[in-house]
Amino acid sequence: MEPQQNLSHTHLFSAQQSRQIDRFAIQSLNMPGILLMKRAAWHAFQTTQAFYPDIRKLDILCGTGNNGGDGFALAQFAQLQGKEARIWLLGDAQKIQHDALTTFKEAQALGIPIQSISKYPSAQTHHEKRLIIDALFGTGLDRPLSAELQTLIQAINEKDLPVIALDTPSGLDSDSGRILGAAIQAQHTCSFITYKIGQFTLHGRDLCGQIHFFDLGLPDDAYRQNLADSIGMHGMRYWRDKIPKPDSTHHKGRAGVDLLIGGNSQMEGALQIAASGSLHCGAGLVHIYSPHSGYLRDIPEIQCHAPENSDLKTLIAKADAIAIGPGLGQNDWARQSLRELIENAHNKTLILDADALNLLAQKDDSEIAAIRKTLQQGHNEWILTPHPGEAARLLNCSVEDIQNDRAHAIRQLQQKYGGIVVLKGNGSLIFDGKQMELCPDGNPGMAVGGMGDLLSGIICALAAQNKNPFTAACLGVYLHANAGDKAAETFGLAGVTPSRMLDSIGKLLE
Ligand SMILES: NC(=O)C1=CN([C@@H]2O[C@H](COP(=O)(O)OP(=O)(O)OC[C@H]3O[C@@H](n4cnc5c(N)ncnc54)[C@H](O)[C@@H]3O)[C@@H](O)[C@H]2O)[C@@H](O)CC1
Ligand SMILES: Nc1ncnc2c1ncn2[C@@H]1O[C@H](COP(=O)(O)OP(=O)(O)O)[C@@H](O)[C@H]1O
Ligand SMILES: [K+]
Repeated sequence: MEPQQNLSHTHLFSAQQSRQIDRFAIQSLNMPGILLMKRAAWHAFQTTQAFYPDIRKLDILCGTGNNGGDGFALAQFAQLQGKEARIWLLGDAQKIQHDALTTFKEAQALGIPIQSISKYPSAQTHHEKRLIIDALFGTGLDRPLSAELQTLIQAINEKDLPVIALDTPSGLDSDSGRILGAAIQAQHTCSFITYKIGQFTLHGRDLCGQIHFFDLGLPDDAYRQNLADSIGMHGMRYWRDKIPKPDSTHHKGRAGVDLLIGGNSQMEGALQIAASGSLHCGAGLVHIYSPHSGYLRDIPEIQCHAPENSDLKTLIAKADAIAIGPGLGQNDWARQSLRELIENAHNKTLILDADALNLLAQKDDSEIAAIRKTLQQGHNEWILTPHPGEAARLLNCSVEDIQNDRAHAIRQLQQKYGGIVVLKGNGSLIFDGKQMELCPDGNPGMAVGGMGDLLSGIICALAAQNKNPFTAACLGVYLHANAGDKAAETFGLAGVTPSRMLDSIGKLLE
């Protein structure tokens, strides 16, 4: 996706930040809360009309908070446009307050039927064409759902009717993408004021369906104060525009020299994929250092070096960026190569992936501190690219701990290891200690061996060509994900392979 470049469209916010932005708009920018609620409801109603114009009957499931308030307001727009709207209320009407109470009373005054949601699962026949509006919980969801509520949500999902969720599907943790017991499965989600982090990570993308964003007319000023801890989602074009285009005087000496280290016994393919990734990203020269480098002769553009007749130090000195890990293994040669790289790199960007990360995970805190110091003294930067399994090893925790709060996990990784961290997986994150970016692109077809090796090669080539390693990491992640999406369009999810992604990378870079 290519979001527009104003702050609300290019950043993700937590539930708490969303509330602060909302409050700032109401209190400091004098935008009445009721106006925002009505705008939210109007946009959501327009969405029902854009996607389900023929459905006349709307079941609007409302909680007693402001998310429910959006639902009560939507019910009015629907009724006034000749639809049959019914409100199903979760909780005690006495608890409804402020703006939500206003829209509740207005809905009552219009004669819209309001019933308790406890009657909903058995309420109507399965044959009726109806649209469900989920206005149970939004950003106010702050604890797991009770067993009773979980049963209710399961019963709603089992109805198999189309659902439009307001702000976020109820039951989805809008900070982490976790399911808090059970969650509404929506076809569309109308996200108001902010894109939420949880909509783009873990279960978020599947539960939200298509996301439609409405800033409700808030200006950039409302977002600026909360930018410090927000997560960027700038889109591929933004990062691509940061790198200079090659002019007519371009030559291979200026296109970056890459060195890729790995390809140990039975894992030669991993290094081959990484090297192909570098080549297709415009690398000037690609060197590989591998104990089994002979197999790469069928890629004539690559210069192959074997330990018995090449000096790693000399190769390191020639390279602009060095990736270590694809097919590296963990034998003595692998350990020795990683050590030599750390000790001999000067002014380089190093990319550590796969077994290089697993070797790093075996170090204790004082060894890690010593490695970081050596790298710093040599003016190097490193980019670590763990998948959740490698991240768990690096932090000595479970994969579940990583996935349950990926933004927190990447902060911990960066704090422990420094440099730039790329936490791969659905909604890959990139963090350098200051800026965090999330790439919403990519697809489950990319869960296939070799995909991470391709990413290492791509980032290595971009880091060799560009001075800014954070830009290289972000652009690399976006290019990789978009090449994956292109392959999925052409070959289907099951047909996505790293080799099939190579041909689209060059075009995506333009
Ligand atoms: N001006 C505003 O404040 C605006 C608010 N908006 C809407 O307001 C929503 C946020 O409203 P609220 O802060 O009232 O929060 P919600 O409406 O999401 O829910 C709050 C209520 O749910 C309860 N709750 C939380 N977790 C629960 C659980 N597991 N089981 C049972 N009850 C639980 C809370 O105690 C609270 O009473 C947004 O998501 C958005 O839809 C929009 O209308 C835009 C404008
Ligand atoms: N479900 C998914 N959605 C989006 N991207 C994915 C998904 N599964 C895998 N990927 C991407 O594919 C790559 C897989 O990397 P990795 O697990 O290291 O693969 P390997 O070790 O086999 O090379 C990562 O960049 C990851 O973000
Ligand atoms: K909702």
